[in-house]
Amino acid sequence: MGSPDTACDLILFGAMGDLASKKLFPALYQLHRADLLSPGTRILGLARRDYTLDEAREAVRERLLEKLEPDEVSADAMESFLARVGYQNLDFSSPEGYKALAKWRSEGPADNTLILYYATPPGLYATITSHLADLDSCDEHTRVVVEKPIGHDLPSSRQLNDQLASVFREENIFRIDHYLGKETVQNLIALRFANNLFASQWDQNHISHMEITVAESVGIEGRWSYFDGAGQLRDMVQSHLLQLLCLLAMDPPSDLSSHSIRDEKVKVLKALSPMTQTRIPTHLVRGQYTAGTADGHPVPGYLEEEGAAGHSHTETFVALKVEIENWRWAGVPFYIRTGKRLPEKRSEIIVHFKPAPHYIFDPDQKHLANNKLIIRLQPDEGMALQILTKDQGLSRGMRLRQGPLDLSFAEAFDTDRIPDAYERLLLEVMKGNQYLFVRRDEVEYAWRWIDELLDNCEECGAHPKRYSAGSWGPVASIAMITRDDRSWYEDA
Ligand SMILES: NC(=O)C1=CN([C@@H]2O[C@H](COP(=O)(O)OP(=O)(O)OC[C@H]3O[C@@H](n4cnc5c(N)ncnc54)[C@H](OP(=O)(O)O)[C@@H]3O)[C@@H](O)[C@H]2O)C=CC1
Ligand SMILES: O=C1O[C@H](COP(=O)(O)O)[C@@H](O)[C@H](O)[C@H]1O
Repeated sequence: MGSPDTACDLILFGAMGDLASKKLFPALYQLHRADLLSPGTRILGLARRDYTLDEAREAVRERLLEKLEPDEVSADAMESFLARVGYQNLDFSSPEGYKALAKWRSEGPADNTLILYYATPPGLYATITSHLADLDSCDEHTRVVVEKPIGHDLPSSRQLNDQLASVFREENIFRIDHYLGKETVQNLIALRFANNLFASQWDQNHISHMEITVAESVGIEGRWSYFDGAGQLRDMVQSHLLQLLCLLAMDPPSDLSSHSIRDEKVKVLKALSPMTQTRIPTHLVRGQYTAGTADGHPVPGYLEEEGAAGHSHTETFVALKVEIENWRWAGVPFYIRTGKRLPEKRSEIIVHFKPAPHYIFDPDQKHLANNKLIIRLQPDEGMALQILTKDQGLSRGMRLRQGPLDLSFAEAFDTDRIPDAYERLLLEVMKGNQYLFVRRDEVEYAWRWIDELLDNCEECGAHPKRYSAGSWGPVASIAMITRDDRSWYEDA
């Protein structure tokens, strides 16, 4: 990955929370273990609880041991990693405590790059930013990392972005969309722009439609209070799914710089067909899970989840037919679906190529005659190109058979572990590279499209349709695609 040139002072707001425990500390430990943290890099954890430094380090150790594989833990690496970690208890809403940050800074090398990571409930971002504005050591070089959600809609995201802009420069604001840190998602750029085979076929002349499925088997995992105010459209589509769509649909950037890539993504967001009230009945299906099974065990419905208020029209599943109004994609629908409590965790993209212009084989095999590229984002990362060959054997004549040219990254590249998205993202923040982070205008165009969709949806008055946990969502999502004489890939 290449280590960052300069040492950093990383201040982690919310260091004892779920994200820090499950993702951030494990990612930092892995970077440390791989010698990718500069020797002078220091980490300061901040949270409410009144821990001494030893207690905080012990808490970090316990969380790391829960998360890491036994062969990833060595006493040396663990001790030297924990030696980098400091801790300060602080109530983020009280300006007094922030002086401790300046003190911690003054105890370390003066030229360490300051990185502030907001891993706190989003309601605290504004408070923290306003208190940081008064902090002496926060200057025009200070980087800030902000977790999603960036607002709840366009006005709130603008307000948050304005506030960040009043303290930090846009080139120092790193808005996380952790899907961009996934190796397989970055690979979309390599696949599309390093292989002329695909680059030359990537448009409405050669592609009939695409599918993006991001399925989760988990429910809302104890996050009812957050999720019920968001729903799958805000939680997953506004961010991860639209980012995937942008990477699939954007024009070739002139280079790999963050400006070039983000400029191209913004053009896609601006060209999305608005989800008007006339489109919604045929282009959108929302669902909410009822009791069913997950991994062979009975699980409650959304309305019976821990913390549920008993009544809600929040969607846990969405299927969408998205169209892009430009020359490259005119007439090519992108069918998108994402949901909780689906049968398995699976994220994949299917590119359906158009059939050859003149068909000469058995008429009863015509349905086979289009190539498909299956890009497996997770799990079993890799890709398969479905091609048509002659069926083997003397008795088979010129019968066709579809088979995959299959590339499993783990097998082909002898990869022992695929780095977690947060390892890549933290490393890029330390290097100051923004190409895997979301620019202000991207967030705001994405909200503009989602807001209009949600407003029109409310006008239409349709509530989410029920689906059993462990199924592939409401039957209406199947009807949405079969209406166009197509089917979701696993149903094919
Ligand atoms: N959890 C996840 O998997 C994901 C989370 N995110 C985002 O990351 C952010 C953090 O989420 P998550 O870790 O789940 O949240 P948690 O509620 O688990 O953790 C919040 C952390 O913030 C601290 N905190 C909260 N209020 C205060 C306060 N007033 N003063 C000082 N410390 C405070 C808590 O300290 P203490 O523990 O001492 O109370 C805790 O360490 C959110 O924006 C979320 O949307 C994004 C993607 C995935
Ligand atoms: O951002 C989020 O992502 C997770 C899914 O992430 P993955 O890396 O496990 O695919 C989702 O469960 C969560 O609701 C959402 O906030």
